[in-house]
Amino acid sequence: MPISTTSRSPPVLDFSAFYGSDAAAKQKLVAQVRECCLHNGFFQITGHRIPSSLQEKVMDCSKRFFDLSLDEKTKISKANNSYNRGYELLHSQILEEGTAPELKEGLYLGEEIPSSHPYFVNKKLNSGPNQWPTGIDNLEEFQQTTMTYYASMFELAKDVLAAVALTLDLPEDYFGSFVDGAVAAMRFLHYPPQPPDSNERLTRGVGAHTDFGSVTLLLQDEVDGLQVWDRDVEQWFDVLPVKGAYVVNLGNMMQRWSNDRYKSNLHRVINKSGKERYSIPFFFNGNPDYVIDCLPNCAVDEPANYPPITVTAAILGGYNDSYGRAERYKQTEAGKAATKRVGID
Ligand SMILES: O=C(O)CCC(=O)C(=O)O
Ligand SMILES: [Fe+2]
Repeated sequence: MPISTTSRSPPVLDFSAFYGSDAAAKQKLVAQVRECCLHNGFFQITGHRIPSSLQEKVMDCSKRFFDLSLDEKTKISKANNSYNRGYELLHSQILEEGTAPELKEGLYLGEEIPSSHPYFVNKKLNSGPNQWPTGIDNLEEFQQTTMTYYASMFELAKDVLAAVALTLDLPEDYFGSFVDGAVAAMRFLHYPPQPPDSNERLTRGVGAHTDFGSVTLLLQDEVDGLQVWDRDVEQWFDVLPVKGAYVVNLGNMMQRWSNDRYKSNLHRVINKSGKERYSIPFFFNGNPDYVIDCLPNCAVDEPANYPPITVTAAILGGYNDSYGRAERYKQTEAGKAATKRVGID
């Protein structure tokens, strides 16, 4: 059954056909993925290979981390290093111009890259050792679960990219040299419920934004809050959590790479549920030195819209914009009042 392009929530696709031996089923899956990439770059997948027991364990790690005292969490502040690992306080980012700093806290994680590794020595994108919360119970289990989950997500992202390659009539391993030596960023995110007196127009868990990388794979808990912008009817639509599924979306790098054929779509989070919300996005950035240049079959009748750019330059451009906005906001009178009212800076 074809997916309706007017469908308002990202369709749930059974990804198991990617791994199966039924060529027709795989072709059908690829066609569905293609349609989503062309429409708004969002879909959800079940039938992947991440065990639900691992998903539950990693969510549990995330909740245990955020339950620590602020003092324990700030010991491993992201400000301790320049490679994006560690704890980020509430109100650190503004992705949407004109809104208040975001109501979320996060733990930024990635592949464990020791200080002897050439990526660390040469200051490659987001590369270095993780910061671990030494005050957490059962630290060894926390580290092991987190890194096992990271490795499994890396494999899943590779498979999703292979499916995307097939949608463009490229070989399944087309993205091989992009994936080799790739860096990815994983975040444990916690969205406290919005305070009842908060200005709903301004308060965001995450403001409207597009992601910067190639693909993002998001695990949500059972609390809703994620919304995707629908250009056709100019409205936000909820992405209601589907147990065990990943929300997949294409980032700006993929839109640029595909010469704007595939879409990197606006999304945001507003946690109006009254409950704590947890999610774990996995951003696949790619090999830092890889050069993003218009994909084959994407500039057939039209010229390429963009010059080539390295993965590093593409990702860093996006970060600088959003953090600069948060700092500038906090210097304004409105910003000072808003951050003081909620009591945390
Ligand atoms: O937490 C979510 O549901 C989405 C988070 C997100 O869009 C992001 O971190 O880029
Ligand atoms: Fe996002």
